[in-house]
Amino acid sequence: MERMEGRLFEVKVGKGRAWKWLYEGSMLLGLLLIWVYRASHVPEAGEKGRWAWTAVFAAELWFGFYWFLTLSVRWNPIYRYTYKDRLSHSFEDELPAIDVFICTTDPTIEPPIVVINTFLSVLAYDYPPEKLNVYLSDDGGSILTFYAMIEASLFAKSWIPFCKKFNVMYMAPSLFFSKSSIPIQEPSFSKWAAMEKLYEEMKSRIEASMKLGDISNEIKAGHEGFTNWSSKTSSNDHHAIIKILIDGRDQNARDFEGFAMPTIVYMAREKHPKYQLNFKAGALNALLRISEQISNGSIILTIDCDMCANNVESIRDALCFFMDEERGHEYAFVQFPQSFENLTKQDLYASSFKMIHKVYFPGLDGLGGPMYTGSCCFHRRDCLNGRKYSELNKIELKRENPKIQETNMITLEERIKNLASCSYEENTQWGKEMGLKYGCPVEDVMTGFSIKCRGWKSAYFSPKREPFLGLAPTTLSQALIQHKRWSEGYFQILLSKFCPFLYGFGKTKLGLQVGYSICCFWAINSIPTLIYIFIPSICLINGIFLFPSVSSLWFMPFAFVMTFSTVFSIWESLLHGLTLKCWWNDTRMWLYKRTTSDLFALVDTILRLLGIIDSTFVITPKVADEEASKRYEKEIMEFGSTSPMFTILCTIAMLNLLCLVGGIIRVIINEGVGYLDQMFLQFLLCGFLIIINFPIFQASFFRNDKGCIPMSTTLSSMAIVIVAYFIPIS
Ligand SMILES: O=c1ccn([C@@H]2O[C@H](COP(=O)(O)OP(=O)(O)O[C@H]3O[C@H](CO)[C@@H](O)[C@H](O)[C@H]3O)[C@@H](O)[C@H]2O)c(=O)[nH]1
Ligand SMILES: [Mn+2]
Repeated sequence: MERMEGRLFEVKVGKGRAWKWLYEGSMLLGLLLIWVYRASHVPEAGEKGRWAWTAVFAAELWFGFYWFLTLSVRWNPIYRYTYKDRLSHSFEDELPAIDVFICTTDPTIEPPIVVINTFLSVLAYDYPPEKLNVYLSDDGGSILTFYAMIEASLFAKSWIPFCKKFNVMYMAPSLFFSKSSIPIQEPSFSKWAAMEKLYEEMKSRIEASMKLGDISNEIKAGHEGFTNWSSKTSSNDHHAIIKILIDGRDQNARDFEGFAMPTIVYMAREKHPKYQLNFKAGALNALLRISEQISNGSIILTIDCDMCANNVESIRDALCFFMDEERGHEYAFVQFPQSFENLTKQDLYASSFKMIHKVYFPGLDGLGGPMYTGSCCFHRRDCLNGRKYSELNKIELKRENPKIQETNMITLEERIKNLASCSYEENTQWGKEMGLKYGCPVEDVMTGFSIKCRGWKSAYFSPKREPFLGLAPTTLSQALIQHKRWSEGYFQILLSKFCPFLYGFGKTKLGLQVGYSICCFWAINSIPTLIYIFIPSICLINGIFLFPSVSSLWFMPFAFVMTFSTVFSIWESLLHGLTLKCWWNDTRMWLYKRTTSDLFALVDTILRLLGIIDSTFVITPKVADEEASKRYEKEIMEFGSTSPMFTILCTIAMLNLLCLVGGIIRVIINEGVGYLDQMFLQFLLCGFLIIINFPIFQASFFRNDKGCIPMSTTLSSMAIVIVAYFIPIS
């Protein structure tokens, strides 16, 4: 076919840069003035408040430094556009095979019905089925998940042609039936209704098996794959299970309209209590090996089990980068944004990550490429396998040679089982030079960065229609624990040989190193933030002034920085389609994450380095109990259990309340209005911390549902506050 002139993608530079730099420049000036004020007004030795002054100064120095790091991603945001028509025109016959990797771990917190919705969604991509291969890694080794996959593979035979026929946009059946309205006219009406019935029936069979906790003998007799499970099989002790549920090359594997089917593979790698199997990174590496033997797709899409594909064009979008004749050979991966279907209107737990998608990623892309964030990312197989970039070595995507030798699937399954065994990776480069890197809770980011250090580029592509829809945490503790895992992972990267500045030195641009390092400092941010939250308030009741009085000229830089940074962040949120309330919730979560997740990440990382604790991967649950879900929908913050994180949050709220009341009493009884003038900023800070913590007061004193703050947490934080109050402060 004749090739059309022109590139397959285009890059545009963000607008309005001059204004932004004017703003950032004036912030710098403000910050410098604040530092000058601090340095020139340090209380003399022996004077009241010297220690507090020093601590606050240190915090402000840190904030300035951190703000400076964040400038890197504001430098040059870029936005990408693809030309899929050109791709089809020039390359339709040469499209490469795609292997999709889905990971799941535990059927109770990642219900099989969620997993198969993700699975079914990727089958509905607008892509030749014979070139599409879908692999599920089940780290739970669960017969229930396996059964659901069998059901879903059968259902797919109706679902795929249905999607094509009706141009279905919501590719996951659960989303499709909940979000689209059924056509009123025949014959579409009955076809939809029949499809919905088929889905509901499958769902209830899967849910019945979940309730039972097992599969009936009758069903077991229907598929030989079930013989892999016995009464002794448990999630952390079983042999490797590989089942090719549908072999796409088999002429008899057809959907109900007679079209070819994608290849579908189930894998549960071997588990043994003696082996530490490196969580998701280990699962992906096993998939890399076995898929190479089955379909050997040259492009790999990795997604989590709750991340449904939601845009039929995503594969083609990604290929526009990989197959571009001029630049395509430079790209190792294309990261798409991860959006969520279960967010509340005002995004109570700030899970939309909108600002990260709209600001941080385009910024990183402008610096040389975004990070790989584990899900929703297309990779070149070679790059994941450890290949170095070389200008001379243009990789031909179209040439792929599946390593299949057997025609009998059962012999093939048996032959490749050892690739998914516990001991296979011993004394190999897997997890080091090959595949996803081991030893870090954000294996994805570390792997992505090392790919970049091997000379590759990456792209961030955010199309109009959300490309993926996942499930965000629905309780406060889930959100905080998830953030803690990330914060811990990033901090670990900073302290490891993969530290962006060390590992990237000489291999990537400084701007990109700085851009990547922003998250690596999250854990450290907790300390200055806690200083700023506790010290000014404690000083307020103890009569120690930490800020200039309103009547002083030095007040100006503080007022300027506080006002303008707030106005700017509100403006930016509104610009990207968030509401004012979303911004407020976002600010609260920012505060909560910094004071709990980031702090715990810091402490745990240090303990791990000292060998006191082991690595873990706390999985984010994809289900919540019914009452908690109702509260989530009503945007009522969920506490419900005792946790050291909640104690910290509660203590912050109570302490600030006490300090504000104490401060006001001082104004009224002892000091008069002059105190207000001198303490204005401390009053302001304290007041802000009380208002933003409103949900905590409500959950401690005015709620009695199951999601409120347990009495013991309220009492213990009050006790801490009272002790703090009586500590003599000078
Ligand atoms: O031993 C494990 C642990 C986890 N997983 C899978 O990893 C995925 C991510 O786990 P989840 O608990 O959902 O974590 P999230 O915080 O939502 O995941 C984000 O952060 C992770 C890194 O911390 C990345 O790997 C993910 O892609 C990214 O979406 C899920 O599909 C799990 O089934 C495994 O396969 N094996
Ligand atoms: Mn997840």
